Amino acid sequence: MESSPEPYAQLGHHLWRPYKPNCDGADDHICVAGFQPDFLFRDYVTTQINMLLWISLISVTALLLRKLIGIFRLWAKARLIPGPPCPSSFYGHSKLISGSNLTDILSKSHEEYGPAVKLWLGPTQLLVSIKDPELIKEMLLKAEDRLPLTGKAFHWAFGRSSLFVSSFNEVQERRELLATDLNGKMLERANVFPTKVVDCVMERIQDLTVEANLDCKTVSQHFAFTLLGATLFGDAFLAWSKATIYEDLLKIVAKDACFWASYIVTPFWKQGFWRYQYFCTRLKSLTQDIIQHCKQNNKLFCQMDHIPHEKTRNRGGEAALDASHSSNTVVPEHLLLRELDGRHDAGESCGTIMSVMFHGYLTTSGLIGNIISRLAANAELQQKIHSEILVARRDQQSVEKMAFLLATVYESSRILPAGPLLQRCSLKHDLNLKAGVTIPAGAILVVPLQLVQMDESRWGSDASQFNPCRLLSNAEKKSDSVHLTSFADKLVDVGQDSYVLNDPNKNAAFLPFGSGTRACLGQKCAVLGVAALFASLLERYEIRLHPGSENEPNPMMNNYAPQLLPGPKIVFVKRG
Ligand code: HEM
Repeated sequence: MESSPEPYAQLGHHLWRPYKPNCDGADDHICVAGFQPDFLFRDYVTTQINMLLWISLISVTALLLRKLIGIFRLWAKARLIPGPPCPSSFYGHSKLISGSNLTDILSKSHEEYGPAVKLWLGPTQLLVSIKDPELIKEMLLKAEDRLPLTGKAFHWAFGRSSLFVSSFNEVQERRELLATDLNGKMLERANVFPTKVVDCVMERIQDLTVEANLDCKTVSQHFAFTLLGATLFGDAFLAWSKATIYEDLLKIVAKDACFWASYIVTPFWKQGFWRYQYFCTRLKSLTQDIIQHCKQNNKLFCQMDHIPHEKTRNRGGEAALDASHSSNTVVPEHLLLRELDGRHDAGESCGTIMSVMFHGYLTTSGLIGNIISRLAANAELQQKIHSEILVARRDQQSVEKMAFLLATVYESSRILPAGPLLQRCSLKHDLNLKAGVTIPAGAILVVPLQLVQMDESRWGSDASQFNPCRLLSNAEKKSDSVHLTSFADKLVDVGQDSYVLNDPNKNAAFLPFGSGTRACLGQKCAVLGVAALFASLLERYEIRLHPGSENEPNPMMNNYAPQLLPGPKIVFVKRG
């Protein structure tokens, strides 16, 4: 009787045959050539896939567990920091914050809960605000990284090589290089160029005045842009035909940078984003243009041919400093060319320059705008500074000797900080501060600048008033601070004696330029440059409020985008 075919033969799938270890005869070739290896292979693949699935399951579970432990840790540690109770456990305080001014909320919280307070921005996002100046100094020294959001805004606008990225390790070397530049050649220029800057801007302003009245914001933006450009790029910048387009592009990018950076993933699908990218690309190509322009026009750059490139690249700031001490080597004195020299991708190398232009433009225009409006509203102060300038010119002294003018610059930066908050993130490690406060890893740290810089316990009962005299003391009796009487009295008082400037940086509550590891590198350059600019301007012009503008508010920084709000209308009257 014929034996019935095996089920696998009927199916025609020899792969389904069971393994026969002792098979012989006709079946042999099946065992060896097809059946056994196929089965083994399939079995092997199944086992491998199962293994992979198990591994991924275990990894994902471990990852989730780690996250969960991290969140519990954050909650446990955050419990020790005081703060207002959460209105919602899911949204935390974020809804409350989005509806009103963060500084106001922090002000109330600090009043009630002390110098360090916490706010939950969601179940996993903790914000810690610090108001005590000593704690702030310590925190800003220890926490090195800036918030990723700011870094992202700069990254998307100017590329990877921006100086304002989150990680300190990534920018440490470039910070050192820039510091060498800013304290060397550029500081000299900040003292020398302002007369030309004033001429250049006044010429432009005269054209603009024909069309419209000038507000503080427009004027200060022109001054800041021209001052910064001349300081970074030298004479060539003042004659550069594309400067106006460059300034317009900077304004557009400033307006949109934070908005686009707030997207978690790059918003490729948004038309506006591509327009924004187009402006950033144009800004980059114009930056390359001005660099080329500088190279051709400025003798300064001839020296760069002799730079020991590798040495400079590998050792960064150290090499720059060493070179400056060696008589045989030429100092690589300009950041711009060092940037172009050190990298192969010239487009990317513009990042540092653009980010410095961008940051310097926004911050310096805020400062200049505030000074202009204060001077326009205060004829006595202006007169006092004018007299000081005349004396300094007669005695051939630099702006560093103009105590009254410098006090005005510093006091303006105290009253109107460039932004409402300094921010850091402690990222991977807990931050233990001396006062016994522990800030858990992953928390966002902020310093509410307006609260610290207008704290009456640090600045006196007139802390919210503009009063440059608070930074002056009698030259003979150094300890006798001027800020004991009213501002008008002080001006009369100051007129009779000679006064010196007390370094505001010695007050821990003076933070317009930040502090610690990521402090502003441009402070000295900006303060001296702006002071020199006003010395040239006030020597030749008087600043007045436009009739009818007396009650318009002083310029303010927009809290939602890094921008200055218009401020009062002003006129410049040429001195006889
Ligand atoms: C009135 C003018 C300026 C103000 C008020 C200002 C303010 C600031 C502030 C608040 C910070 C952050 C500090 C911190 O987080 O601790 C900063 C950082 C910085 N500023 Fe300025 N700045 C001004 C002008 C300039 C200029 C003119 C330059 C360069 C030419 C410059 C270069 C920098 C750099 C390189 C950083 C540090 C970036 C980093 O490491 O994250 N600043 N500035």
